[in-house]
Formats: sequence, structure tokens, C-alpha cells
Amino acid sequence: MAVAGALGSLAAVALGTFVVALLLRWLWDALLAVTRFRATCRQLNKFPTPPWRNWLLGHTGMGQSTEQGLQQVDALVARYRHGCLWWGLPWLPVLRLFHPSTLRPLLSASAFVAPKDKTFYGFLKPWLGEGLLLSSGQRWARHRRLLTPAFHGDVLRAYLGIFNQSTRVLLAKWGAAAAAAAGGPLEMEVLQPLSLLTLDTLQKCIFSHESHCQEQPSKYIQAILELSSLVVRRQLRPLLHPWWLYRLSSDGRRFTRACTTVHAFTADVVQRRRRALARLGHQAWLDGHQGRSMDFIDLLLLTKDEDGHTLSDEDIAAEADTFMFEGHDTTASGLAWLLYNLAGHPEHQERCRREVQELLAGRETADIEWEDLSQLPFTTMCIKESLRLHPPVTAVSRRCTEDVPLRDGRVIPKGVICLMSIYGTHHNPELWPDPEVFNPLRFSPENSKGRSPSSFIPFSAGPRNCIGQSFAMAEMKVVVALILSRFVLRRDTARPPPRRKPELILRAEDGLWLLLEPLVGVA
Ligand code: HEM
Repeated sequence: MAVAGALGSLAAVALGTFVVALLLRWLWDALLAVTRFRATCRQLNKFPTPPWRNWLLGHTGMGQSTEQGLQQVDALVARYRHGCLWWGLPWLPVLRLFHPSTLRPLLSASAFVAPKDKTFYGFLKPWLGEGLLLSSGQRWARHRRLLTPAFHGDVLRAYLGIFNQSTRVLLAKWGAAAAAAAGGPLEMEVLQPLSLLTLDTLQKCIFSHESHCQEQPSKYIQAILELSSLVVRRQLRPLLHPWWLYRLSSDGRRFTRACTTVHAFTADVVQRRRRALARLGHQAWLDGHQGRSMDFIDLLLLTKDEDGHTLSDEDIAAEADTFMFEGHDTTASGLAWLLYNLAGHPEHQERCRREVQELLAGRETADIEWEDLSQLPFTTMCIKESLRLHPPVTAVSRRCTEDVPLRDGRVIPKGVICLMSIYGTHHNPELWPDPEVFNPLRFSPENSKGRSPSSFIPFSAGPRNCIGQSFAMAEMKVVVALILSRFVLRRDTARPPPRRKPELILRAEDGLWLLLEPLVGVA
């Protein structure tokens, strides 16, 4: 009995010691966290802070993905010029940056020092997996090296035929609708058909798959469109942020179903190609491409690093899904706002049209070819100015793994979310006089001299810039050149100006509507 009693007291003492040790450990960690947070706040206090909503909520709920939210960014930029501190929640500081002086150190930092912030990208993970957009560290660096050759000019030139072909499908549809409008101008919402066009080209360039999605519904393409809109809805509903709650909701179930459709399509293409490669052997497989050019899947199957490592089927599928996502809405948004800007500036539109007509004069086919892309200087200036005024991606975020010093002596502290505002930088009056005016001549060679490269960043910049930017620029040039050689674009003055909506990409609240008039004498 006495032994049992002694053992019992010993166990009680051990348990008590354990609990006290746990408590002390917890207190110590809390103390360290508070000390670290205070040190961070001391560094952050060197950044100006806009007035709070109230002392309890900080700026909570003040920044929105609406026209008003963008106007608020304009006001912040006009007042603070380089950046400011924003309290997303009372304990969540966010640095909002909109000037090369504050952006450059982050943009040029290695992907290890300034990785992406997971808060903003996490919802895409079940869909895009460990593709280039969402991966980090060594994996990202290795994949970026392996994927870069797939975007070289020699590869891209083979896609020009696809860009032309997909645009002709759109023009045929618009032509038929214009004929049905019997001479009157055709009123069209342009973002949605341009989205289908960019999905169509990507599906051909990545998978060599012809779904005819511009003419008939495609289950795979519908699933991608659904996933994009569900991600935006989830972002706006904090209750649906935890995955375990989301997967139980009806949105979450639709998300899972659409992911299954997309993943099944991609896995099927990758596995079939892999089997063909194994069956035929490398050279015979290369020789027997059945007349089609290499697509992204072929290139990713063949790519090897210096140690001979290749990409697995899962790696290739994640990258293909990432290109489909990252390449479609961005390019469609860039194109839609470009058409809108040209419609509002008939003199610039006419100058682009003349440039295209002179280029195509006397040709047998009216296709835009790879060599033509550098022969459209004014059209290129218009595309750049439109990407400045209406950047498809309005902001990107980072969270540094170490302190990043700025030139003026301030420091971006480790662990703080940095919202790098592409929109704010492009609308910063210190960098761009009269930023709201559409003026392509800003990008003439003379006017571009001496400008900081970090003041124009539609594709971001530095090691994590957009790998698809040459692809996107080439596609935009082909699409706009062909549209301008068939239609005159005008704005409908009876409609109020579009209310911009910065979601995953820059949209317009009720769509972007334009009047299209067929050019006389063009078939
Ligand atoms: C006008 C069209 C486009 C715009 C404005 C655009 C913009 C951007 C931006 C701002 C980023 C940086 C994202 C971040 O830091 O979080 C990015 C990354 C990326 N983009 Fe694009 N993009 C466009 C078209 C494309 C196309 C056509 C593709 C592929 C075919 C593509 C593939 C990617 C990928 C894979 C990344 C991640 C790169 C990395 O982290 O290493 N993009 N894009």
C-alpha cells in the first residue's frame, strides 16, 4: 500500500512538473513572439500609416476588390508615393508598395529570400499543385530551369499558326453576328469570347488538343472557367477559407468535381504520350510527330537537367494545369482592355490598323507571322500602354524569409506580407505624368529612355517574373492585328464607363461592351 501511495505521489509530481514545464515553455514562446512582433513594429513604424477605420479594427474591410478599392489605391499612391503600412487585421501588418524604390529590392531578391505569400495563393493549390506558380525553394528553382527552354523564341514561333487559326474562329463568329445585325453596329461583351479564344490556343499549344471550345461547350474548358470563378468566390467569403469547411459546402463540392475533370484530362494526355515515348523510343517518337509541331507536353517530357533528372508525370501535369490557368484569363483581360482603350481612341486605333494593313499588303494569306511581330512598333506601344493602364494582374504578394534593407535605411522586416501593387506602380504620378491618360507614346524609344524597369511590371520582374510573357505578347499582337483588319471598334456612349473589378485578374463589373463595325470591303 505504502509503495503504491509513493508511486502515486511520484506520478502526480511528475505530471505537475510536466504541466508546469509546458506552461513555462508556452509562456517563453509567447514572450519571444511578442518581443519579435514589437521589434517588427518598430521597423514598420518607419512606414507611413493611412488613418484607421477605428482603433480596434485597424484597416480591416477598408480595401476591397472593387472600382472603389482601386480609387483608394490611387489616393494612397498620390499621398504616400512609395508605400505605406496597412493593418489588414489588428495583428496582421501588410506593406503596400507601389514605387521602384520599395519594389526593386523585393523583385530582385532571390526566390528563397522573397517567396510568395501563401495566404493569397493557397486556394489554387488543390488545382495547380506544385506547378511553377505555387512551388518554392529548390523545387521551384529546378523546375524554372527545366521549363525556361519551352518558352524560347524558336519554340514560340511554331505557335503563331495556332494564334492565327484561333483568332479566325472568333472573327468568323463575330462576322456572322455582324451579318445578322444587318448593317447596324454589333454590340458585344468582349472578355468572355476572348477568354474562350485564349483557352482554345492554350489547349492546342499545351496538349495539341482541338476542343472547338469557341464554337461548342467543352467539359474540360467549362471546368477551368468554373474553377477560376470558384476561387474568387472563396476569397471573398472568409467562412469558406478553412479547407475542411469548404469541402463540405456546395461550392467546395463543385470545386472538387471540376478539379477531378481537369486533372483527369491532363493525366490522360501525359500518360498516353509517356507510353508512346516508351514504345517508340526517343528518336522514332521525335521523327513521327504525325505532322504536328512539338507542344508543351512533348517539351516537358523530353526536358532534362545537367544531372540527367527529368520531370515526373505528376510534375508535368501540374505545370500544364498551371499554364492553362495562368495563361488564359490574364491574356484575355490584357486583350479586352486593349480593345476598350483603342475603341476610346480612334486616332491610335487607325494608326495601328494602317500599320497592320501596310504589313499585310500584297500578301497571299493574311496570317501574322513570327517575323511580323517586330514590325508592329506602334501596335506594341499600344499594348504596353494598355497593360500599364489596365494591368491584368493588379498585385502580387511576397513574405520575406529575412530582413530586406531599402536604400533609404528602412527595412522590410522578415515575415511581413508585402503587397506589391502593379496597378499602384503603373498609376503613380511620380513615375507616369497624367497616369489616367491612355498615351502609347510613353513607350516610344525616346520616351522610354532612362525609365526604371521596375516602373512597368505587368509581368512582374526578377527571378519570379512571368515565364509566359513572350507567349502572351505574341498572342496579343496576332489577335489585335487580325481584329483591327476586320473590324472598327467603338465605345457605346450610351453606356456608363465600366466599373473595374480587380479579382484574380482585372475585369469589369458588368463585362466590357464594345460596338464592332465590319470594315467595308473586307471578307
Ligand atoms: C498578359 C498576359 C499575362 C500576364 C499579365 C501575366 C502576369 C504574370 C505575373 C504578374 C506573374 C507573377 C505572379 C506572382 O509573382 O505571383 C506571372 C507568373 C507566371 N505566369 Fe504569367 N502572365 C500572363 C500570361 C502568361 C502565359 C500566357 C503563361 C503560360 C503560357 C503564363 C505563365 C506564368 C507562370 C507559369 C508564372 C509563374 C512563374 C514563376 O513563379 O516562376 N503567364 N504572370
